[in-house]
Amino acid sequence: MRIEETFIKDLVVVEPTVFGDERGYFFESYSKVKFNDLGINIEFVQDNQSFSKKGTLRGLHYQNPPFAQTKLVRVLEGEIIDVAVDLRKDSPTYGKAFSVLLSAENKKQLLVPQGFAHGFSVVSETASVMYKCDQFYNKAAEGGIKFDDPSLNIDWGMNLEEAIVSEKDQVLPLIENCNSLF
Ligand SMILES: Cc1cn([C@H]2C[C@H](O)[C@@H](COP(=O)(O)OP(=O)(O)O[C@H]3O[C@@H](C)C(=O)[C@@H](O)[C@H]3O)O2)c(=O)[nH]c1=O
Repeated sequence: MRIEETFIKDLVVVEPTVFGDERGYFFESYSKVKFNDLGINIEFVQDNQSFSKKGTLRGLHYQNPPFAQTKLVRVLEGEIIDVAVDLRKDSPTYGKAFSVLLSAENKKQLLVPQGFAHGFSVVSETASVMYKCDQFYNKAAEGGIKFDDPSLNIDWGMNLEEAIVSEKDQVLPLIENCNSLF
């Protein structure tokens, strides 16, 4: 298992060690001990899974403190462009977005810390996405940012006019008007 740093502090890509043989492959998608050895000490309490069709865009979402969530995101089937936006007001990369292709094939995981908004677009025919969270879902603490906020300039890898987006996500505010408390 190894960690790839990104240009945003604390936002890392985790690459598991994959053991292949004639049957297929095996890897540890999460190990508390191995994550601890890499300096990541997180108590995950909820696992989520979603399935989406090509062209779906979910996000950008966060939960405000004291219900903020760290998310460890991976793809079980298909390919997504996974995006995290730094919302930490005292961060030198506040308002910057990082994107990475996560797929069932590359088995990469994005560790999205508390203080970030998260979203993804589906670039394969379908995608099953699973993510661990270190805080429970709390509807009242939910916040979001509009995926096409021009100040974020995110390349979602698709024509946004045709994106499949929930009603809730279509009316999210721009980052400058969002209610984030980080
Ligand atoms: C996120 C969540 C939703 N739900 C319910 C609420 C709603 O009825 C239904 C669908 O919720 P949403 O439309 O918010 O699902 P979705 O748009 O997939 O929301 C998710 O998007 C990605 C990008 C994230 O980062 C997640 O944290 C989460 O916000 O599921 C839960 O019961 N528990 C949860 O943890």
